[in-house]
Amino acid sequence: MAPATLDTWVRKANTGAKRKSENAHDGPQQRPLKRVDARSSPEAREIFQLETSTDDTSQPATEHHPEHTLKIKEATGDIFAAPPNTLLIHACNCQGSWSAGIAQAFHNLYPSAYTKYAAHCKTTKQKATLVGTGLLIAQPSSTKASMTAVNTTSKSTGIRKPAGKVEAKHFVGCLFTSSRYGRAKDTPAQILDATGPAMKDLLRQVKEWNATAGDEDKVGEVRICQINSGLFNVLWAKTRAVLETIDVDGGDIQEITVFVRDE
Ligand SMILES: Nc1ncnc2c1ncn2[C@@H]1O[C@H](COP(=O)(O)OP(=O)(O)OC[C@H]2O[C@H](OP(=O)(O)O)[C@H](O)[C@@H]2O)[C@@H](O)[C@H]1O
Repeated sequence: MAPATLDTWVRKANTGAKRKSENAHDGPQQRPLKRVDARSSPEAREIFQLETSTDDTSQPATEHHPEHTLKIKEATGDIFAAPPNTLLIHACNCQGSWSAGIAQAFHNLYPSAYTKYAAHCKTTKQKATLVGTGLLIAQPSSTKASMTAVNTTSKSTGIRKPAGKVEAKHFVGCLFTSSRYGRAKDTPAQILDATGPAMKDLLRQVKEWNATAGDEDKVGEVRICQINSGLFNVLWAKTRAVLETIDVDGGDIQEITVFVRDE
């Protein structure tokens, strides 16, 4: 029998995965089987090493191994009870809708940010081109009052409202991880594929913003909810794994904090 090569091994594995996925009567919530990566198992890795090994040790490595990847800390509590200049990140659809889940809370607390997000979606004719991008929204320039404004939750309705008409001086970060929402949302695999590029794009915008902003207007701490894990129906552990591979070498933001609600 001819020895297995990496190519034949991967082809066989992927054909099997495709067949399995075609036969399965996947419900709408089931994730499509992931295609096999050339180095995803000990067997494939061994073949890969054999095929790529060379006597010429002077060859430079072609893969980029970032020295620093994004760190994720965890906290429990209210993501919105944040100091001024905090960047609050959530996942968005590309249709201009913040009408459910944490997006609705963003809508209530930061109506001017919602207007900018909706305008951004509206002016982009091909909504799908937004997938995998980010949008940094800076709150209107602060006054002393808005710097100290604390957002409150109504005891009777549970709906969060900004203190008075003043929006807290927070940045809002949108990650466009799915083109649509509801039943038409993208698959978990597509959402995960879009998450890394969207976060990178947002971090690039933060760097650009900070380069010209005065000290009192720079992005401070960065908070994120367990994006994609609610209405978008993707396991948080998978999203987290994607975020943790992001290269932050040379970036302004090295770490973010994921906030989980205190039930
Ligand atoms: N008030 C609140 N305070 C604190 N944490 C809250 C919260 N409400 C929910 N969470 C948590 O926040 C995480 C993300 O859960 P979400 O379901 O929100 O978002 P997602 O990222 O899966 O999906 C995005 C789509 O949801 C929206 O809906 P619409 O399109 O408007 O219909 C968007 O616009 C997108 O399209 C989960 O850990 C929830 O426990």
